[in-house]
Amino acid sequence: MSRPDASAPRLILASSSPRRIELLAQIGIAPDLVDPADIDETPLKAEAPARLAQRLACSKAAVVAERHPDDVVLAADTVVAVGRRLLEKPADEAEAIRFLELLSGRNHRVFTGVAVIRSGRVSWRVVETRVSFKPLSRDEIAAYVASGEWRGKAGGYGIQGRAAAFVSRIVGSHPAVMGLPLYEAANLLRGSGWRAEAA
Ligand SMILES: Cc1cn([C@H]2C[C@H](O)[C@@H](COP(=O)(O)OP(=O)(O)OP(=O)(O)O)O2)c(=O)[nH]c1=O
Repeated sequence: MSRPDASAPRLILASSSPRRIELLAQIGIAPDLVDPADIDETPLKAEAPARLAQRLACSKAAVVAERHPDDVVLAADTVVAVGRRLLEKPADEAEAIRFLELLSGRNHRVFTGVAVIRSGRVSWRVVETRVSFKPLSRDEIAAYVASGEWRGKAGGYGIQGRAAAFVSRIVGSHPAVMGLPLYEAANLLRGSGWRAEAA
């Protein structure tokens, strides 16, 4: 796509998540470049989930901003918490089953951090969403895990797919659960001075 103002900063999406590209497209934003950050996502000892989502979103943005100092960098991180437990991306089917058993019939929280860096200035938000799952039978869990939709997703499910049928209630931001709070991302980009028209 040609850019009307070649001097305008480019938008770099610091993410390997296909969902984040789709979500940005939903609000008419196409990053000029996708350059994922490869950082250690291990939580610190006793780190609160909101703080973890913020720290990782800011770290991803910072790592990529070093490579693109003249551009605007957007990054995000999604963390799923059940009680005091953090559910990362399941390593295998057995772990995906364990996660779904934990989520079954109860509420959990999804925290998504989003960070924007422009000219060394970082701005960020963390959005908390409460999600309620209906009780899941063994068969439902087995069928879901067989679908493979759990792969690469925090908590082992994707609200945008078949798992939508498990969600009895959500309070917060649906796109944030999918990986990017669009309202907040748009505001941060606007606040940084980046304009979609320049893309
Ligand atoms: C809970 C949930 C998570 N997810 C996904 C969004 C994220 O891609 C992923 C959480 O992992 P993240 O570490 O936030 O992101 P990522 O590793 O996929 O990409 P990157 O670090 O390069 O930005 O889980 C869904 O797609 N749907 C859901 O309902």
